[in-house]
Amino acid sequence: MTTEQDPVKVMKQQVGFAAADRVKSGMIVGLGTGSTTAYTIQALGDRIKSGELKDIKGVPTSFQSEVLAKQYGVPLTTLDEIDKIDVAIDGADEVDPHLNLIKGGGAAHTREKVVDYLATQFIVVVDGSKMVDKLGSTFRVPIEVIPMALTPVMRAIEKLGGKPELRMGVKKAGPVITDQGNMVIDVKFDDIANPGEMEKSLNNIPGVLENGLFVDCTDLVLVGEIKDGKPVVREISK
Ligand SMILES: O=C(CO)[C@H](O)[C@H](O)COP(=O)(O)O
Repeated sequence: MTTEQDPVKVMKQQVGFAAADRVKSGMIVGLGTGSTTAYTIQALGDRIKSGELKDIKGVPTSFQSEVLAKQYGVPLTTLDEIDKIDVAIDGADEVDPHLNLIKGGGAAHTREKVVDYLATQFIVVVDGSKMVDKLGSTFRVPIEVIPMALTPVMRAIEKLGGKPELRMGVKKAGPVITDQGNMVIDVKFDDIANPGEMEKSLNNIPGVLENGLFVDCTDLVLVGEIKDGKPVVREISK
């Protein structure tokens, strides 16, 4: 690693590429969303172009991953055309010691959950900063909400002890709109004592489409770290 390189970018690239190496010819692959899995999609395209990887098909988890797959030449399929996903590779915003996750920093957690939960093997790729002792310590829980239900959903979340905030666009006036045409509320909880229970309670609120707590679904986490100035990949499995 040279001194000019951004260490977080280097770690993301390292794990993104390492995950792509685990894909074998003939596999159906869930293509995650975000800056880390962008490297995975790029590497899959490179392996296809070199002839090393044959007959793979990707299932995108967002408009972003679909565009990247097309750009890098990764053939795509849909859930209507397949009956299994061999491996899904996706990023995360937080990973706890039980390999439970918070996802949805890119507002794609609904489609990500559909694809990642269907996969025979779910691999998570993160840089070291995403590892936490407890979910919710650095990142809020994203919740996709049908627009007409925004106010009652926010009130119901407050009753569960959360502090909800509507996610606003950065380079867009107004709220972030998901690939499904919905809005996202980011919720700060002081203590997520039981992520599994919280995941269910949030999804029980009428108007909530999906929340970003991913519980008991991860098979393997690849963590990018810098050791003695060099990028390394640490593997954590259940
Ligand atoms: O959940 C996600 C998108 O909804 C991303 O996977 C998560 O935000 C991590 O992104 P990045 O790899 O850019 O850090």
